[in-house]
Amino acid sequence: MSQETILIVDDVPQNLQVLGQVLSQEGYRVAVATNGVQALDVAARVQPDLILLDIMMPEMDGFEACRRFKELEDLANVPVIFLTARNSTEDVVTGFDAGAVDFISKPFINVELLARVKTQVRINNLMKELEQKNKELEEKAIHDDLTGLFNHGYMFEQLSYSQEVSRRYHKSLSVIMFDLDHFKEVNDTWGHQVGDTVLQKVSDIIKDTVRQVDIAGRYGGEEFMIVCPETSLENAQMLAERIREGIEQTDMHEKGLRVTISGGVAESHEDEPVEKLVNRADELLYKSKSEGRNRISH
Ligand SMILES: Nc1nc2c(ncn2[C@@H]2O[C@H](COP(=O)(O)OP(=O)(O)OP(=O)(O)O)[C@@H](O)[C@H]2O)c(=O)[nH]1
Repeated sequence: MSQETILIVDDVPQNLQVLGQVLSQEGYRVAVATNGVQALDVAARVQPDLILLDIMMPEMDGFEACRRFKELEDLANVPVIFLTARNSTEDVVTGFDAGAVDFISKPFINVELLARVKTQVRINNLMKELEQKNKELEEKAIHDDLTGLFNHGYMFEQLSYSQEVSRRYHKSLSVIMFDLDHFKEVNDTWGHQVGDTVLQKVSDIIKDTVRQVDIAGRYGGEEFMIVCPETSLENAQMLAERIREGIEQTDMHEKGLRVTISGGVAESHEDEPVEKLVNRADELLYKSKSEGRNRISH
């Protein structure tokens, strides 16, 4: 049995009753309204999967109600079928122009009405599924599978965008680069899977420490980047230090497996290309490595 909700809009109570019964028997949930204004109100509340709309009604006719549905973000994609005795070519064209997907003439034949309703409900469900899948794909395209952080491509995009914004509004912008210390040894000693767990735990610490406006990503294998909008070099250094300390103090797999990170922090200069900013942060990261690791340079 279907569980979709169908909103029927008609100013004649008897029509609502007959149609409601036909649809209920087929397993649809039914909501009703007796004019266009009420229909907008009920639709906003029940979020129907389909609307069966009469044309001639007091206060607001079906054409106008349909146009209004199409202007509302959460109702624009709900299919509207006109159910009406008015079926001149002019009416049909006006109805399709208003955004309807189909017309059913009154008096209607039950099986035909149900077939048309079922078809539109099925198309609507497929559209919703497609939209959801697209959303998931979009999310997947910008995230790193292992850690859930943003991926390299997205980080570069966001860095360029953040730099443009910071330039336009004369705000500071800082970048932090991190790299795990002696991570090859972790993999060699504990195995690649434990290595993966370490990357996940390090990412969790980063996520828990940054502010909502900061953008944190996995830049490469064991390299991470944080873009910090409206953040001075000193504040970004403090954030990097907090993350470094958090990682240093956390058991990564079982007691005894501790790791450290080295980092570099750079603040964006006017008119500096993003590549150069990243290079500066990277050079500072390697300075930290060469000076003994488990430290942040700026
Ligand atoms: N488990 C796991 N390891 C990875 C992943 N990506 C990169 N690595 C490992 O990270 C290690 C990086 O090694 P190196 O570049 O030699 O650096 P390091 O051992 O961390 O030494 P320093 O950076 O000099 O402190 C390599 O062993 C890679 O295999 C991953 O997704 N999972």
